[in-house]
Amino acid sequence: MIRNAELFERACRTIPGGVNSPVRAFRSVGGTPPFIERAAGPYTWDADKKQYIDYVGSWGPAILGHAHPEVIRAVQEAAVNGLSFGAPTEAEIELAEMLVHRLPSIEQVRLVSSGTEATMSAIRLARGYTGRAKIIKFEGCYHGHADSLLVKAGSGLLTFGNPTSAGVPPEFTSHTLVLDYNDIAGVEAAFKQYGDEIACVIVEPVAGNMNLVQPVTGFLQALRDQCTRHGAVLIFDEVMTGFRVGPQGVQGRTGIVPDLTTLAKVIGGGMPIGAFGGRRDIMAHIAPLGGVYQAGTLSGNPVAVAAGLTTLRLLAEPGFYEKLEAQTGKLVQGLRAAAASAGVPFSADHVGGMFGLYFRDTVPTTLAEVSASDTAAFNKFFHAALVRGVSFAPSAFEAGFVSIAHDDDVIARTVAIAGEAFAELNP
Ligand SMILES: NCC(=O)CCC(=O)O
Repeated sequence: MIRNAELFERACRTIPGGVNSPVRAFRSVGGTPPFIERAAGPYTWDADKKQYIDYVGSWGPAILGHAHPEVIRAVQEAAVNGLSFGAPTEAEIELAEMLVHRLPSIEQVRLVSSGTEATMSAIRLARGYTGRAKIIKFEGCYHGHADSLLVKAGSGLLTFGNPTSAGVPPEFTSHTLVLDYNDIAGVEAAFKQYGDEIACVIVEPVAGNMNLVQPVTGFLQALRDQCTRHGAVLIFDEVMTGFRVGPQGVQGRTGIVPDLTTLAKVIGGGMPIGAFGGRRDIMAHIAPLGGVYQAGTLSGNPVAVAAGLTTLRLLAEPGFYEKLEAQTGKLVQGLRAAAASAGVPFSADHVGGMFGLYFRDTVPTTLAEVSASDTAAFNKFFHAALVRGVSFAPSAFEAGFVSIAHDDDVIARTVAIAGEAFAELNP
C-alpha cells in the first residue's frame, strides 16, 4: 500500500477528500482507497500492482467486465473521427432507436451526460408537463445530486450520515415530499392529501443506494395506480437497474410501465452518458418542441455513444442475462454459506447482476432494517476481503455488481476469501 498511500496523501492536497466523488473515499469504512491503474474483466489493479476481484464495476457500468475488447475498439474507432461535434450524428439516432426498441415504455428519448442530468431533466419535464410543483421521492433512494433530490437521500449521503445536503436552500426542496420506501399506505395518504399538486413520483424500482432493497409486492403497482388516478408522472429511475437486472430493467421484470425512465451507467459502457425518455406526448414538451428547457454541449457524445451501442449489442446475445443472474446467484449463495459456517449473522439478496450483503439475519425491506444491520461487522469484513484481494463497495449502504466476466472460478475464489473474512469476525 506504499504507492497508494502516497497518492492518497498527494490527492488530498489538491482534491477535496482526495476523490472526485465522495463514495470513493472510504470515509465510512476507513483506510486508504486503492488508486486504480488499470482494469480488465473481473479485475482491477492498484498503484501497488495488487490485483482485486472487483464487485464495484465502476458502480454499475462494467457489466461486460472491464475493458471489454470490443468496447475498447469501438471507442478507439470513434475517437479518431473527432471527440465532440455539438451537432447531430447518425450514431446517436442508432442508440436512441435501440433504447426505444428495447424498452417498450420509451417512445422518445434524449441523451445527456450523466444519471444526475437524466433525473433532474425528467423531473423538470414532469413539472412542465403537469404544471404542478410537488414531487414524491423515497427516503434512502438516490437520484443523483440535483438540489431538489438531495433530501433524505441514499448513497454517500446516507453512508456519511448527512442524508440531506447542506447548500440547498429549504425553499428549493419545499416541494419535495419524502416517503418511506415500500410503504404503500404512505403513498396513498400523500396522494389523498396532495393529489392534484403532485407532478411526479420518482423511484428506484429496485433500490440500490441503501444497500439493495427490493420493492414489496404491490408497491410499484400502487405507485402506478396513484399516478394514473391523479394525473401524475411515474418516473422509474433505472440509472442503476437499466440493462443491469434484465434486458428491460425492472419494468421488464415486473410488467409495470412507467411514464418516464432515466438511464445511465450500463448504456454508456463506462463512458459518461445518461438518457431520459418515455411517453411521446410528455417528451413533446421538451425544447425545441416545447417550453421545458434542457440542453448539453456533450449530449450524445460520439465516443460515449459508440461505447454504449457496442455494449448494448453485446448484452443482446442469447443467454446473457440468464448467465449474469446465475453467476450473481452463485456468489450470493456462496457468501451465505460461508457466513453460516463462520457463525456470522448475515443475509444476502440479488436481482439480475446486482446484489446486497446485509450483516443481519434476514433480507431487509425497509431502510430502517438496513440501518439496523451491523455496520461495524460490515466494515471489518470489507477490509478483511480487500486485503485478500476482493473489492466490495466500500459502504454498507450500496449495492454490488457482478459482470459476465465473473466466471465460476472467480466466484469460487471470492467465496473462499469471504470465508476467511467472515472467520475474522468470529475468531
Ligand atoms: N451508489 C452510488 C452510485 O451509484 C454513484 C457513484 C458515485 O456517487 O460516485
